[in-house]
Amino acid sequence: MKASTDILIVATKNKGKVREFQHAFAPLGLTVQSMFDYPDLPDVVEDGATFAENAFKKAKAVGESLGLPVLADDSGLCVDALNGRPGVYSARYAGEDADDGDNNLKLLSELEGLKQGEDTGQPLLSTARFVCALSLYDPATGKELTAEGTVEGWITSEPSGAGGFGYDPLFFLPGYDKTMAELTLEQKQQISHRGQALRLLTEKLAAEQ
Ligand SMILES: O=c1nc[nH]c2c1ncn2[C@H]1C[C@H](O)[C@@H](COP(=O)(O)OP(=O)(O)OP(=O)(O)O)O1
Ligand SMILES: [Mg+2]
Repeated sequence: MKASTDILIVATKNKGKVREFQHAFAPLGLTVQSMFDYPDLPDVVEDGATFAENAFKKAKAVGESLGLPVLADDSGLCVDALNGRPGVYSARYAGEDADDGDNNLKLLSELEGLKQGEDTGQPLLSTARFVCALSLYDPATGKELTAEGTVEGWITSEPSGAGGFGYDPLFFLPGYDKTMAELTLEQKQQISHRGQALRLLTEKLAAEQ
């Protein structure tokens, strides 16, 4: 049985995020718990204007409910040809109950609609970036630490790869000649918006000690 100090609670119901946080925190000896371990907590309405606002909302609501420090992640995809959409609406781009497959189809249809039927033969449809805001909130002190990370890439009309989650099969990284879904967990963590935000948050946490 692990002591409770070895547990980190992440306020998420996204299994892909849980996997990435588990991978990131296991070397530190931390076991990650998620909202799947606390199924009775009410959903937090993600109505902030920014990723950072939503991450803070999730961390604070869950942290206060549990009386324990909580980490939250709000993230999404900003596509230049769509003026930054879907942005904070990434999870519900194709509707409230949309899954990753629905959202990916919606993204491709929006981008292909922009080309008005013209076939350029180019699979790369638009530049885009993933953004991740992390918020670590401690209800005992009311203190919050935040960190943001981004990664630049292109939306490809040719989805590829079975790793990752969300929009990863459509997110092409020219420097690697691969989509995000073709990377291992380890590689994704080195490159991704979430990996960058996590490293920044860890630095901020260390500077506080
Ligand atoms: O690394 C990523 N690779 C691919 N797609 C990603 C990534 N990171 C975020 N995304 C997409 C998935 C979802 O459409 C939205 C996150 O929405 P977001 O509200 O932060 O997460 P969520 O609703 O899935 O889970 P929760 O709020 O419980 O943490 O951006
Ligand atoms: Mg969400």
